[in-house]
Amino acid sequence: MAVRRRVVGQALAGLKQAAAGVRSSPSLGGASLELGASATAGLAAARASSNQFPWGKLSLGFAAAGLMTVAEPPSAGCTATVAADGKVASPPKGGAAPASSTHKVVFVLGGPGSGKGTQCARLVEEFGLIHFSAGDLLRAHMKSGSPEGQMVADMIKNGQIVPSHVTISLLQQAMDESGSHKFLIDGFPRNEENRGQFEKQTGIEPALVLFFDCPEEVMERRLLGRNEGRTDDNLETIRKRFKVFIDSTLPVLEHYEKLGKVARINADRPAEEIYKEAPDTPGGANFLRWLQFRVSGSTFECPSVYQLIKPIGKGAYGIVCAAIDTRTNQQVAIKKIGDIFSNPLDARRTLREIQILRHVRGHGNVITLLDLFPPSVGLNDFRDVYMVYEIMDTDLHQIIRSPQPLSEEHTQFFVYQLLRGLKYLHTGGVVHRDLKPSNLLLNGNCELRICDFGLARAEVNNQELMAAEYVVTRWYRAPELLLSCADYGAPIDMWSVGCIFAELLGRKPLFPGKDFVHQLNMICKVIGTPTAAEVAAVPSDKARSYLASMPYFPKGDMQQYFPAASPQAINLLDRLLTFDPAKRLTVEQALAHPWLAALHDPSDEPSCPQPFNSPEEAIAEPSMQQVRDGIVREMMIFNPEMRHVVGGPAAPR
Ligand SMILES: Nc1ncnc2c1ncn2[C@@H]1O[C@H](COP(=O)(O)OP(=O)(O)O)[C@@H](O)[C@H]1O
Ligand SMILES: O=c1ccn([C@@H]2O[C@H](COP(=O)(O)OP(=O)(O)O)[C@@H](O)[C@H]2O)c(=O)[nH]1
Repeated sequence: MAVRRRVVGQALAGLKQAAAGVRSSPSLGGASLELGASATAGLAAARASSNQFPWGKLSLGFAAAGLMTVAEPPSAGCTATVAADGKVASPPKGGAAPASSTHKVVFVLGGPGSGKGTQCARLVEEFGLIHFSAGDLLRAHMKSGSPEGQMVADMIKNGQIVPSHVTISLLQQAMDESGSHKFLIDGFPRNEENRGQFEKQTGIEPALVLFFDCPEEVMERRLLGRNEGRTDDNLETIRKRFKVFIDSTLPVLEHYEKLGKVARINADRPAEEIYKEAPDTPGGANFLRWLQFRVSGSTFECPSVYQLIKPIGKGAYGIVCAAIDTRTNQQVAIKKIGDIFSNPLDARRTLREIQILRHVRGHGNVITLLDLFPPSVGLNDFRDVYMVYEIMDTDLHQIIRSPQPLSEEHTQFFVYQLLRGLKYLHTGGVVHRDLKPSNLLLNGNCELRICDFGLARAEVNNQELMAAEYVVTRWYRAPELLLSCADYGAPIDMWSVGCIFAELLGRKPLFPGKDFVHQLNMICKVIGTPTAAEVAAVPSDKARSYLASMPYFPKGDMQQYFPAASPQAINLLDRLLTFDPAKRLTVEQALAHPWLAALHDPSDEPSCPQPFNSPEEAIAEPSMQQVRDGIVREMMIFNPEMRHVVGGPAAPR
């Protein structure tokens, strides 16, 4: 049946001719929505006219995580800068510099024998950086047999510094030929002149200077034991090299220290120990792990395994960027939730979303949370949270609003997938509570994933709190929620499914109420005033008397509202939009409805194996510290090595 569904998905996509030239995004490499040419063109036009998605061919979507788009030209979008002591450089003049176009350089300095080469070899292995040793380039050059090569050989033998233009042109050539943009340059600049010339000639300022600090006698012992046949590893030259280091190289370090760019590492320890420390040095080798960007005027930080592409969404909480996970080459959407502890509700909402997404991870109709991390300040001091999701192309709200014709098959496929995802949630004891078209993300094969679990809950919960916090879109709210009944459970999601289903059929919201009274009136006009028995079952006195005061509406004929829909579709809709939550179809009943027979396959509609529970949600009023600890715990589940990498001993405080 999974195969059958895939075929249906493909057939749906194939129902329309794909829009040539509009289907794929140039920078995201082929992501597209294959609902068809008219959707493509229509969406593009709609967004162009509303000044959204100004980056042209991406107009198909990328409303990741159900968010609004960033109405900002790409030139003001995403500018890569490097993290050095938490400072973010200002964007280069003249517009966007994509992450990959800016060279990032780390200088590695230290006396001869301090272990620069040894540490660089390991950093390169872990981070995939390109390592150049100025000394190695010079030694290769001296073998060229040219007069300049001979001069270099003589100078090295004497421990002298080779003229800047020779070393810099070797470095420049090596960088150009590498095709890379992130370099570790070891043993350079040797003096202030080297430094000034390099910055002038290449326009590159180092992001960071790693300084391996080691006592002279230790370095001397190491060099004498190095045994690599170097002409300068003899006591006489070693002493000269130390002097050159002190006289000429230390001023370079002083310069960079003033700029806050030096990470000083105690190198008089076993190599293994030094290596472990390097990445934890404040503002230090963290550079190797973190990149900072300016996105829409604020800082966006991520581990350097992610290559940012562009901003794709903006919401009340912050920004979403498309990125590539360079470990997998997978495109992802990274959402920054800024300053989450300034508002207790936001903090709880974030924790809840993370916990639920991790609990239901892996179901094909629920968005996958791939990663979770703090900014480079680490687990002890973070205020922002970054969530990495699989990237999707658009959402159902965008599709419904577009002129794309939607057949009953389309609607079936969307409703089926929504129910399939919802079955997993409900069997895991999770009620979404905020289902609406913009929270249903779609990709190019019409695959649907439920997102935005900020209001989702374990079914059994503190009712008062829920009522107080309930701020979701009114239009999809079940009557029992509107009437503040205590019985909030899975049926509220089923009501929302009915509303979404109707919106797919009618291409507009069925119950776009302006306020509570209007909302209830709209509902009753369509489904009829509740019966006396239904009213009697409403626990709240106030709600009962309000219902009793309402004018009487007979039950309308749903078919009238959706003349093109099949009788079976109407039957399912009727049974979802049922006033009494006890009589409303459950998710499993809805999946078994004849209208979905072509797609239904109980053996491929998994139930969640474990009920969801959250330690924080079990507490009526978790403190901010408890919520923070919960988020730290989740971050460490996604990144177990984090306690070593960021923030030092990162056990929850
Ligand atoms: N932390 C360390 N403890 C002991 N020996 C080391 C350490 N780091 C490097 N060495 C050894 O010292 C010598 C010099 O190290 P190297 O990395 O070549 O120094 P540099 O590149 O700074 O001149 C090498 O033989 C290396 O194996
Ligand atoms: O930018 C550089 C780097 C190296 N050297 C020369 O190359 C020698 C060896 O440098 P390397 O970094 O290979 O070894 P270290 O002296 O740090 O052990 C130095 O003494 C200098 O003579 C130089 O002139 N300019």
